[in-house]
Amino acid sequence: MALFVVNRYVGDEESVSADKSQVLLQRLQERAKVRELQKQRQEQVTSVESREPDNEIVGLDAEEDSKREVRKKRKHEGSPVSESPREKKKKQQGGGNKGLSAKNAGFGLNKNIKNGGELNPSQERTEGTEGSEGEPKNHQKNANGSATEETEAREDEYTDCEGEQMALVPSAREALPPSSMMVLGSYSQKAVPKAQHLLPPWLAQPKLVQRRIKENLVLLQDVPVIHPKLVKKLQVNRIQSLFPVQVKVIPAILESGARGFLAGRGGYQPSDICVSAPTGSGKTLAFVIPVVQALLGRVVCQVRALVVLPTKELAQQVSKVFNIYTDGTGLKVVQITGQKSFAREQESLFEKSLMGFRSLADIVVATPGRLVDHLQQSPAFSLRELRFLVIDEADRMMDGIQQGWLRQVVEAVSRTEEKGAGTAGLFGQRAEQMPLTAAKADRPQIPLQKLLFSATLTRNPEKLQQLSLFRPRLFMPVSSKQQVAAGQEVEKPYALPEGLSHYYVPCSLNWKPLFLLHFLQRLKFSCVLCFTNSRETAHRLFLLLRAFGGVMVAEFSSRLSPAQRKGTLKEFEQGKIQLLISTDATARGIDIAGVKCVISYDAPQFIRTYIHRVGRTARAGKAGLAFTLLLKPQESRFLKMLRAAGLPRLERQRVKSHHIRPLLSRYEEALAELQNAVKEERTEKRS
Ligand SMILES: Nc1ncnc2c1ncn2[C@@H]1O[C@H](COP(=O)(O)OP(=O)(O)OP(=O)(O)O)[C@@H](O)[C@H]1O
Repeated sequence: MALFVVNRYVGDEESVSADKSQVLLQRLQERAKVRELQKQRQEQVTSVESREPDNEIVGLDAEEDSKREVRKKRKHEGSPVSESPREKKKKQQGGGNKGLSAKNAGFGLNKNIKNGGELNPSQERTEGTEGSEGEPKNHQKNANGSATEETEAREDEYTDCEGEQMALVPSAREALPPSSMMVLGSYSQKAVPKAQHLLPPWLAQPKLVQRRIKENLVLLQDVPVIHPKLVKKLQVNRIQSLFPVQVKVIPAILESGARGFLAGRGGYQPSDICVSAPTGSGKTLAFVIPVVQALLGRVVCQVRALVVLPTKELAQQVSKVFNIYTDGTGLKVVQITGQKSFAREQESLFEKSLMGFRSLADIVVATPGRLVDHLQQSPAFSLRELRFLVIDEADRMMDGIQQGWLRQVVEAVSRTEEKGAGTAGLFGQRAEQMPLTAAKADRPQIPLQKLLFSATLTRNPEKLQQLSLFRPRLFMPVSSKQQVAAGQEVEKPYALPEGLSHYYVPCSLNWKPLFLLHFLQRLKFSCVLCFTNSRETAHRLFLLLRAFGGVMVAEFSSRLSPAQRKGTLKEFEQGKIQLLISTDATARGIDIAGVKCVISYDAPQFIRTYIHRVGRTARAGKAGLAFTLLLKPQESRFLKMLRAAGLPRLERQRVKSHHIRPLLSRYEEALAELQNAVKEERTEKRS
């Protein structure tokens, strides 16, 4: 009889039961694994079958498409946290998308090989095992190592959407097998709603203007607000109907001056007006017509309208339009841009009379620098009666506001006494702009109205605040009536002209001039405007193409004197120059009817630059072409920039090497000539 527990026996029994339970646990685990694998395989098959037709890079495409779909759905639903039931289920299972996507990629790869993709084993291994982040680059290259168009395009899309993918693909932590341990201090994985911009109502709910010109023309006789004299002038200039922006903006400006130019509607201070409309949509006439009409009835010549533009060339262009519509009305337009000497500009602005100084200008068109010079050094130059301040290319002009031209204008407008000027105004000193009150009614003051125009007008309230706008009204472009109703396009900050077809051209540095020649020769353009990022590049390219011969080429940059630049633009307009190589000096506002194609030889750095460059063609509802030469490292950033601006995706245009080969021998000769020309220039400079 055993009085004590025999340890050996107990131990045996325990180990037997432990063994049994271990075996049982193992079996259960194996069964669970098998079940899990079956489920995953089933899911793979159904997802591939349902999403992918016979495609070459199935795995990647399927995954990309599904992500795009999810993204689209989310955007559509406007909910950053919405998930498909399958995604939810997968998350609950703890497997996460990461594992699945890796398998999908492997699947796609196998099929790719089956379809003839000659990938080497090391590639296969990498692609089969790497997670989704590494995949696209491995999938980019075909057997020759060159990226196909489709996959390259996808690469851009992929890399550009990295931020978005982060939100869609679970993080590494999420993809780990489920743990029974609770992680203290961890955060629940809730998507954070995107911060919404809070815009003031006038910016958030602008007046909408149709972007499409041709479909929305309005006959002149259907816009009764325009003075018959001006209607006649428009008709003489072969304008029978108005463009959408003119239909909306002309009445809006005229309405604010309906009681004569001395007071706004109902005697109130008129609202300032901001207009954002695509390049070539007719913004110039949208301010020229109402300003001229408002001043038609003036008795005394005073500066009542001041138009400020960033460059001399633009100022010349706008004065030309003002001259056409003021011709025969008695209104005088004066340009102050530094084109003439300071003294001659003063002579055209005012003259001395018995009563003091007398203004000779009703409308002044100026560049900011020269304007400030006159405000500081021409005491008889008075803005006390100013009624309209037009800021064309307003976003560009705002860049320069820090330089103080606007402050100086505002000071001049509310100046009490003109030093030496004998033009004592009828009205008192201007007070700060605010609604009319009974207390102020006995002392009327000329309302100053600001009119802002640009194809790329900012909606940044902070920037606009610099202009001290008074109860402003904003006009923005939209594409269709449905979008107007849905208020969709208002979110898009920029719009391109309807007739523009634009492409990007992948290119290497050495081939750029040849590509340019190719476009000129093959497409037979008679009027091509080519942009470079610096005047040095413009000059060298000009020398090279001149040496190449066969092309009527000229350059346009600050290397030339104002007179030379004026002459060059004239010759280009007359068709005497086939290719104009220019810096961004001609990117804004310049209106040359015959420009059929714009080539960005150097990629533009900013979206606004791109919009203005390509906007030199496809004007007034016509068709136009634009090509942007891009080096490989520039592609992704450039396409991302366009997408961020809400512009449609650019198509790629390839230039085949057999198109270039015939140009090569002559090109090499031209390069040698360029070297000599550059040397000669250097020695000339030194001597
Ligand atoms: N109603 C119209 N009918 C026919 N042509 C017009 C009309 N309005 C303007 N145009 C022409 O359209 C062209 C483009 O106009 P404008 O230069 O005013 O465009 P814009 O909007 O100021 O462009 P950008 O933003 O590039 O300065 C000009 O040649 C102009 O003469």
